[in-house]
Amino acid sequence: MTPAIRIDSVTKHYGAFQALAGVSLEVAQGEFFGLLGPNGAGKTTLISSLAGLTRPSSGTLEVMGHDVVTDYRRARMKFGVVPQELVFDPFFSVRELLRIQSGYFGIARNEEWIDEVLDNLDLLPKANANMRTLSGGMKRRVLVAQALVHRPPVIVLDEPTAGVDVELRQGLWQFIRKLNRDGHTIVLTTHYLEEAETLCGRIAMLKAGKIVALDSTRALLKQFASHSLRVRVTDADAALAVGGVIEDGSWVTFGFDAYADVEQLLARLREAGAGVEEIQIGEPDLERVFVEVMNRA
Ligand SMILES: Nc1ncnc2c1ncn2[C@@H]1O[C@H](COP(=O)(O)OP(=O)(O)OP(=O)(O)O)[C@@H](O)[C@H]1O
Repeated sequence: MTPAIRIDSVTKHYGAFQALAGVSLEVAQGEFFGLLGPNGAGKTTLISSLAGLTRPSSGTLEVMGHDVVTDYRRARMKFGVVPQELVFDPFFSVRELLRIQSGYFGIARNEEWIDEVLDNLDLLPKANANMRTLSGGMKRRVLVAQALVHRPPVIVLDEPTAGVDVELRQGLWQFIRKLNRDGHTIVLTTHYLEEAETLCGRIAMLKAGKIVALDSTRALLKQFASHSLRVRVTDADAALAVGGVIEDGSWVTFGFDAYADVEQLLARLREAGAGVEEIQIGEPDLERVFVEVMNRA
């Protein structure tokens, strides 16, 4: 099957600065894919290149088999992008804006779909409101609606939940998940790693324009992070001799890989004279994986 997205050896230079240093990546149709990285890693540059808004210095990008440079129109039809920045013409109403966007894609009668999108994004009450009267979070919802107007099979969201309240964030994810279940390919960038962890099946981590990790979310969690054992002890200094890290006074943390190691750790604490008063076991999370990957790369 044609990949939803194919990125091959893409570089991007801004003068002497290299924003993308040879990125190759494929996203299969139907995936929920996460693109993570610290500020300035090159995520937005990569997304802009996919949307045909930025020309790569070298390499090729395809959306559903269409080259985004040489076959721009068809690639763009297959692609919906929710940009990070809120830029609107303030004089149009929400519905007008979506009609104009539909026209841009050559879709004449789109009211039914526009209503469905507005409804799912809780925007129906604001359909006739002028863009300039909307709050920041509502404007962001309109950006999502705009990206979906031509029912693109591939949807890329660049930090869609920045500045969005909890209720909408949950509603938005519900809707995006539904689109993914219906067969749409989703690519998401976010700095909320908890969101990425629960939503994305596969994740690429970008640092300084290079992919430094690429795997299923499950494999990343397993590969890079161990579990942690936190114990409250009677004598923290004695526990330190066993190799823990003191957090605040009486809590000491140890890393471990297999649950069988916990028994041994507790036995060594007892031998060292550190009485155990309370135990907590922490599971690996994407935030720790992210920090580890970034430090290693
Ligand atoms: N038009 C431009 N001219 C010069 N440098 C640019 C331009 N656009 C981006 N850059 C630089 O390229 C690098 C990558 O930027 P990009 O916006 O792709 O990062 P990002 O991963 O999306 O970051 P963030 O998480 O902050 O959104 C940054 O160092 C940025 O300053």
